[in-house]
Amino acid sequence: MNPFVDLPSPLATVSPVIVALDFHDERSVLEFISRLEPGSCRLKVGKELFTATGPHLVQTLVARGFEVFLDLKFHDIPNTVASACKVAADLGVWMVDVHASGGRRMIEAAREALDTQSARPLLIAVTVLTSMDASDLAEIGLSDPAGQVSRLAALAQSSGADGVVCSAQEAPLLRGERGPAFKLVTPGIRLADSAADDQRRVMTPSAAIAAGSDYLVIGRPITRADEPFAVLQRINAEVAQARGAQ
Ligand SMILES: O=c1ccn([C@@H]2O[C@H](COP(=O)(O)O)[C@@H](O)[C@H]2O)c(=O)[nH]1
Repeated sequence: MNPFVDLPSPLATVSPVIVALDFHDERSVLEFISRLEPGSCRLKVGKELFTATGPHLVQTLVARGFEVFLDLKFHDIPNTVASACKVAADLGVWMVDVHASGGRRMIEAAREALDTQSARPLLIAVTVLTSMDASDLAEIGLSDPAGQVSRLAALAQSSGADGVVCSAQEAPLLRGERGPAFKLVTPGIRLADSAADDQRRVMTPSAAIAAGSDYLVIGRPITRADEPFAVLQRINAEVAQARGAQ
């Protein structure tokens, strides 16, 4: 049972869950998605899968009806990032991302390049990786995660980004500061009984929805589970209930 099918609005039929396809071969991905329907989740292609399989698989996922987040976290000089975003948009993806710390001119160049596309993907800027905590930030000369996330999100919004990647722990702060339309994409989602792995700023799916996340990026708790589709179903039910309670 998928709680996100048979809802009145076409947009409401898609779960806020984005499954991180952190696999290293095409066969595993095709096998995995053969058991999914596009209404039950979106898909994320990151560095591991893209490096292993390239743009062709991204196009296959798009052709099968999935909304795809191409998570390559571009971070380079403005011209290079703008060109990369344009090529990514040509693949038909729904969302692309850049590092907010690449600065205003880089983000603006990415947005300008995407604005030339007929179907523009959402442009999202990564603030502070969810694997980092205050001690990691201290080692690179920065202070508390929330302050840094807040500064980078302000920069991202005023430079033309549609939203940011942050931890759900920062969602209430950013929702207040950046308004209701700014997209909050939150990895570091863990079920109450799952291991945090290398993630540091974590939250459960229902708490993340209650905190104001728009999209929950979830990898290992689903893809490495003994019953991945049962876990996805459980998460979808949990977030549908959390949304209903809002
Ligand atoms: O701050 C960030 C930005 C991106 N990610 C990506 O999300 C998934 C999370 O996977 P899990 O297995 O659920 O930890 C992964 O692809 C990361 O590259 C992130 O975790 N944090």
